[in-house]
Amino acid sequence: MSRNHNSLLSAIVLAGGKSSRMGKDKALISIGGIPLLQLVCSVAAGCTDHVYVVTPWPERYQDLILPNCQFIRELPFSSSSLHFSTQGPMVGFAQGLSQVQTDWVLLLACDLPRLQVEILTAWTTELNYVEDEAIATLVHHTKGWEPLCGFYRRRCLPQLLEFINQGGRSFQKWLNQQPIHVLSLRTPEMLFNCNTPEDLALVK
Ligand SMILES: Nc1nc2c(ncn2[C@@H]2O[C@H](COP(=O)(O)OP(=O)(O)OP(=O)(O)O)[C@@H](O)[C@H]2O)c(=O)[nH]1
Ligand SMILES: [Mg+2]
Repeated sequence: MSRNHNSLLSAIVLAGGKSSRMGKDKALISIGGIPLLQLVCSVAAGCTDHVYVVTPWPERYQDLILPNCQFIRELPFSSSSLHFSTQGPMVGFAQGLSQVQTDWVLLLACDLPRLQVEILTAWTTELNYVEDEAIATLVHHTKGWEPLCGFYRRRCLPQLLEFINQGGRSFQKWLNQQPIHVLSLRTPEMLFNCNTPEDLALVK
């Protein structure tokens, strides 16, 4: 089992949310002098050479230092959503997933300031042992699955698109219909999600 994880794994970082609770684009907020999106992308780049940032507005991030990261410009999903509004993380993920070439994808939100690359890379070494039927390997907590810091098999794309085409936008609802491998996490603070100015004050 000495498969090279780089050929097995890509990463998708989502940076297309409205940041309405924060009041300004979370991806560009600096923590310790480093914009959040840059921080998350550097963690992703520690796990794989193939990092994609899915966003409707790549030009907004062109001055960030994102070595080896490629932008995927998110497009309106259907004629009914042609007005300029974001479509939610699930649609962004589906568009990113349709571009990747590897069996597994690490999906990350851009608002996770406490990610630990050591934990993510340890998880990547477990991917070879995940049961075939599982479409994802994720942490489970009291509120349900943690969809935006975990691994998905590329082959889940058809099921994901079917769910979206039927109007589904909830990761929890989709994941509850699927076989998922549970990841254990001894340091749940790694998943701290920075959504509001109050959250930000806790990290700074
Ligand atoms: N590409 C893409 N990413 C999205 C979209 N909506 C949310 N995200 C990302 O998904 C992650 C989680 O987003 P949330 O924190 O739930 O929401 P948000 O829209 O950014 O912020 P709120 O408006 O405060 O809910 C973040 O990395 C967002 O940038 C979208 O439509 N497209
Ligand atoms: Mg969030």
